[in-house]
Amino acid sequence: MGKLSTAIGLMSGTSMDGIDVALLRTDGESVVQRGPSAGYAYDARFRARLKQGLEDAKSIAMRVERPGTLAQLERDLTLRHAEAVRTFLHENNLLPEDIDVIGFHGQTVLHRPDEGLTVQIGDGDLLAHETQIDVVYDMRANDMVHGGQGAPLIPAYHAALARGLSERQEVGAPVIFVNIGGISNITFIGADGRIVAYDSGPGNTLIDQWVEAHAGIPYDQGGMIASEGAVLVELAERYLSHPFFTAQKRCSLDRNDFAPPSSADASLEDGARTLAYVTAAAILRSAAHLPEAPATYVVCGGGRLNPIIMKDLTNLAEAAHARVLAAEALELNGDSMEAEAWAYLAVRSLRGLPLTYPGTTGVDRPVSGGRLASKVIDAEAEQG
Ligand SMILES: Nc1ncnc2c1ncn2[C@@H]1O[C@H](COP(=O)(O)OP(=O)(O)OP(=O)(O)O)[C@@H](O)[C@H]1O
Ligand SMILES: CC(=O)N[C@H]1[C@@H]2OC[C@@H](O2)[C@@H](O)[C@@H]1O[C@H](C)C(=O)O
Repeated sequence: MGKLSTAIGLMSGTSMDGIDVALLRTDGESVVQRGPSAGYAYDARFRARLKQGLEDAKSIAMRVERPGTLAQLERDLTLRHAEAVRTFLHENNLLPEDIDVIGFHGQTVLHRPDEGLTVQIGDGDLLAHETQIDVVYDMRANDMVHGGQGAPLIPAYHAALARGLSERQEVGAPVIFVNIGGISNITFIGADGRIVAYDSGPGNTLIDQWVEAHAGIPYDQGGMIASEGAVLVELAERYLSHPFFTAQKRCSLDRNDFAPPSSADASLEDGARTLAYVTAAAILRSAAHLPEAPATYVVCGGGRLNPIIMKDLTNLAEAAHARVLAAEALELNGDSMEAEAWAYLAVRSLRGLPLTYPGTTGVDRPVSGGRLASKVIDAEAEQG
């Protein structure tokens, strides 16, 4: 085993619900220790600013551009991450010098893989300065430079976790990790360790947008609204017949690639129920492109907390002779897994190890990535 690092991962995902923070001890290969972790929710006003940021980002042609509100938003987002780190350290009796590196995802405001354009706002230098911890950030860009989709990046971490599950009887091979966030993505780990991964469709984002527009709430907690509704088959098929599911090439998704239904399409309840079904069925449709049918689905991300999605996914997977397990059934943490992944990837970045592979993003060869913002250089610059 190589030298162990203690890393903090920070994730602000496509759901834009808050900042997930996780601590990880790793040598960039094995995961030696996971946790603690925490989530710090955004208030409604900041969520609204992030949504405006997505609108402003639509005019970006070069990834360094920050039109409209984006420059100020980037600064405020970074300061919120710094505050999250300080709170996390305090809550866990840790000091900045206990942490070797932070892996900082930032917020994706635009993702157009066909144009080789992906933009995550988040100022690594400012975060390093504020926290006095080295920061690795902007981890998607180098993948795109080398022909990759720039996403998903979590598969390298899923593969590391899967190595620790191989002894467990309930985990039949091949296994896939399913991350149901705003968008869903899947990682297949073959019996020989082969990794195949890609975005699998809309996750919670359609449900979130639907209930926000029609009930004024950010998400359908516990699937309560969906549980009162019925699946509208025609509406579901409209989503599931999208060319994304049948295309030759697997593509990564932007949050806006799928739009919520219009109010004429469904009642609040039927809309929520139908979109929950679409979330589950999209995973199965995309899984049909895997090299082998999975035997075990390990589910992480906020969507696993919606019992309607989980019931539909379980029914569909069982019909394909597979088993669905929430991450917690395997003593994993389905809420902090992405933040853990960003900690893991930061350590890999520092060691020059690949973050992505031809099988995960379509990149032309395994490549590393990320930019390092050093607290030391920052402090020296201040003195000078
Ligand atoms: N108790 C719950 N009941 C139902 N849905 C929930 C619950 N908790 C979270 N969710 C859903 O999960 C979403 C957040 O999931 P998660 O944090 O995994 O997304 P993300 O990391 O922002 O997205 P991505 O993985 O696409 O970047 C919420 O927006 C909500 O839709
Ligand atoms: C461009 C971007 O931010 N994509 C996210 C998004 O959210 C889920 C899915 O789409 C995945 O591709 C990715 O995040 C995960 C954490 C990843 O890169 O692995």
